[in-house]
Amino acid sequence: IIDLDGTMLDTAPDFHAAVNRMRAELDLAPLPQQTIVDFVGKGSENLIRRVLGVDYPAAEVEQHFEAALDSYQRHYAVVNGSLATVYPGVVEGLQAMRKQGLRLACVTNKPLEFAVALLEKAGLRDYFEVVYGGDSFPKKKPDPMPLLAVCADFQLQPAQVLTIGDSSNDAQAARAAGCPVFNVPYGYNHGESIQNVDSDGIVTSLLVAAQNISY
Ligand SMILES: O=C(O)COP(=O)(O)O
Ligand SMILES: [Mg+2]
Repeated sequence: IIDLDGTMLDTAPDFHAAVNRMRAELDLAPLPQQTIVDFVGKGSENLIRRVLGVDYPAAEVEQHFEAALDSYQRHYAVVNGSLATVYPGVVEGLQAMRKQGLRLACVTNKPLEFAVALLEKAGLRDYFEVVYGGDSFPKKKPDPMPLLAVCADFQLQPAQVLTIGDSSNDAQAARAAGCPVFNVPYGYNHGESIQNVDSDGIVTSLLVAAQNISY
C-alpha cells in the first residue's frame, strides 16, 4: 500500500498554487510553500483550516471555512498535476514490485477524484489495482480503516501487507492496522523529522523499498 503526496509525487507546488489562488480570492496574503506543505497530509479540510488559522482565531476559521474549501477545490482541480513531479525511483520501484508479483494499492488522504486524476496524469494509475482517497471511507489515515479495507480486498492479513509513506500519519495508520511500514525521508512529515517516527525503517526510494521486500 503506497501513499501518494510526498511519497510518489512532489505535489508541494500544486498545493502552493491552489492555496494561494484561494487566499487571493479571500483577500489574504500569499503564504510560502513550506508553510503550506507542513499542513499537508491530513486531507483537504485540515489543510484549509490550518491555512485559515494563520490569519484567523478558531471561531473565525469556521466562518470562512466553507467558502475557502470551495474556492480551494475549484483551483486545485485546475492545478492538479500541472506543477507536481514524480520522485526519483518511483516508476522503477513500481515496475520492480509488479515484476516480483506484488499487488499494489494506493491509499491517500487526497480526495479520490483528485488522486485518480493525478495518478493518470503522471502515468501511474495502471500500477494499482485499488486506489482509495481521504473521502473513500468515514475515516482517513491515521485511522487504519482504509488500510484494513485494502487487506480485505486482497484477502490478506495486515501482517502480510507492507505500507510505504512519507509521514507519521502513514506510520500510525499502519501500526493501528497491524501492517509493517516503511517511511521515505524526502516528503512532508508535518514539519517534523522522519527519524523520530515509529516505523520499520526508512527507505531512500521506492526502488530501494522494492529491493528490500522479502516474503
Ligand atoms: O491530501 C493530503 O492530505 C495528502 O495526502 P497523502 O500524503 O495521504 O497522499
Ligand atoms: Mg503523504
